[in-house]
Amino acid sequence: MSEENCTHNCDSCGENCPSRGASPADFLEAPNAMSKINKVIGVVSGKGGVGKSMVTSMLAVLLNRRGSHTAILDADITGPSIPKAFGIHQKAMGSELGLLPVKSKTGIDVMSVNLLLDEETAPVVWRGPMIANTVKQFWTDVIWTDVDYMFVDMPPGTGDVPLTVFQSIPLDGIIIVTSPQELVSMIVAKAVNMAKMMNVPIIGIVENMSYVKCPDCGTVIKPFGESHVEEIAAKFGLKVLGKCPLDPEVAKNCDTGLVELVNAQWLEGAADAVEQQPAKSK
Ligand SMILES: Nc1ncnc2c1ncn2[C@@H]1O[C@H](COP(=O)(O)OP(=O)(O)OP(=O)(O)O)[C@@H](O)[C@H]1O
Repeated sequence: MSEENCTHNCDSCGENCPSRGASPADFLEAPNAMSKINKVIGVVSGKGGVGKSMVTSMLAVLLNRRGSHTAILDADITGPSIPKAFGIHQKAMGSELGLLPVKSKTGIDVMSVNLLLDEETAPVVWRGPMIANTVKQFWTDVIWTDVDYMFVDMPPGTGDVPLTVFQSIPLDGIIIVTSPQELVSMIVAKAVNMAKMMNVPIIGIVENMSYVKCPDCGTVIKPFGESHVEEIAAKFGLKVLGKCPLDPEVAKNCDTGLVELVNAQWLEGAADAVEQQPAKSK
């Protein structure tokens, strides 16, 4: 079966292809020989626009503030928002040894397709296998130096590209980002099933855009209604790691390249969980 049509589920497929009998670990790619990466955390969401890139950026920022060297591999090839959030506009440089990530203002290493394109606004109209290969190359060809925590901003959804990313990069754990208006139960179920298939531990769930706090009186408003994230997390035996407010300051800073200025104390619990997550031996 062609890689494009592969469901990655040999139980429901009769094809006798090389994938049969292989375990998820068999597809893992080795990082660049000069890379040194301690822990790799994937940040996933069931659909686009729920704040996956914001959560990815904030976790890298919070752990960087705690003194760790953090990095972001932007695997969201068709919607790369990480360079914009950090205000990075220069291009990535490389040598015959590999490609070098670009450093943010506070020293976070970033690699994204937008750091390679001539024109930041050029759309990436590539087919799935090419997108997945680009992500693989961000792992195999980039020299990631002494990284304590790498965050992978995963492509949204549970389709072929995120699956290939799951298979190629040895993730130590994933964080699922949801928002209250999503069909949370179904989306979380899909992410849980994908993580199980790939043998990747789920660190927990972050709910974004949970509430708005009135800047005058402090009243908490729930624009998307009551959250059900606790019930859903309990159903799947997962932890709720944090609830992020819908905050115009966050939007402004993310959209103007100043994500490193956001306070984000609402994600400190998620940052603790990342620190506590055991690293697989690499
Ligand atoms: N808690 C928040 N408060 C205010 N604005 C937010 C918040 N979270 C995210 N946003 C804004 O919502 C938009 C989408 O967020 P983000 O890019 O992080 O989502 P995403 O899930 O990564 O989307 P995609 O998958 O399409 O890249 C951005 O403009 C971001 O600044």
